[in-house]
Amino acid sequence: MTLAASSRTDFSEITDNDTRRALFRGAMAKLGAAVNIITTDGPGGRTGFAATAVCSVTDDPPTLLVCLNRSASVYDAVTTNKVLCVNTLNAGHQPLSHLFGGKTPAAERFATADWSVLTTGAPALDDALVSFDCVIENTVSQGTHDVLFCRVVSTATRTEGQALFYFDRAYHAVSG
Ligand SMILES: NC(=O)C1=CN([C@@H]2O[C@H](COP(=O)(O)OP(=O)(O)OC[C@H]3O[C@@H](n4cnc5c(N)ncnc54)[C@H](O)[C@@H]3O)[C@@H](O)[C@H]2O)C=CC1
Ligand SMILES: Cc1cc2nc3c(=O)[nH]c(=O)nc-3n(C[C@H](O)[C@H](O)[C@H](O)COP(=O)(O)O)c2cc1C
Repeated sequence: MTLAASSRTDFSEITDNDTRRALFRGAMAKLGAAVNIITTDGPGGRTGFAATAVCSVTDDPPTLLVCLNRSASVYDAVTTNKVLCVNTLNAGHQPLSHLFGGKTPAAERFATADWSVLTTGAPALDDALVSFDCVIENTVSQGTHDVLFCRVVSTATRTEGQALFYFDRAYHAVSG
């Protein structure tokens, strides 16, 4: 079987950082992912950000990882609070993703939705498909990002419905 038109890139031949980053991002745009709002609260304050770089690590102990850019405005709050809640968005949440993914002040990000608290105090989005309330147990720095290993201390599965998927630099609704 032959694949449709494709292009190959050998990263070892690319010496310019900006070019390499752009090529990597172009490739990553083909790796679709669920969209999540990651929230935190505590001594570092309440805030949150949109994230696709989230995945399951192990079920014993229940652990997921979140990749957080160290230059993000939320970085100090997340690392000070050491807790976060991963709220997986439904298809109607695209405006919320835009709010949490942009330059909007933290207080305004929370204004248009309803939030509860599960165990850690991090805000759980009331109509998320699922919320994972977590304690950050380990952190590994790689390049511009911190990989946060998060132990899940409670979950809330609230609704059925379509997922919000990010693929090819655009949002898509995905049915179960
Ligand atoms: N992992 C991350 O930090 C991500 C950050 N973003 C942010 O949202 C903005 C809009 O994203 P797109 O419209 O998809 O355009 P884009 O062309 O900047 O990104 C394409 C894809 O590359 C990956 N990516 C983007 N920035 C990255 C980063 N700094 N580190 C690792 N992977 C990254 C993501 O998979 C993204 O979907 C980006 O400029 C970026 O700042 C978006 C997705 C993931
Ligand atoms: C669809 C989408 C996915 C994103 N995924 C991530 C991610 O996984 N990790 C990350 O650090 N930033 C991610 N971002 C960017 C953050 O949401 C953004 O940098 C964050 O809101 C901080 O912005 P600020 O510095 O203006 O507060 C994503 C943005 C969008 C729109």
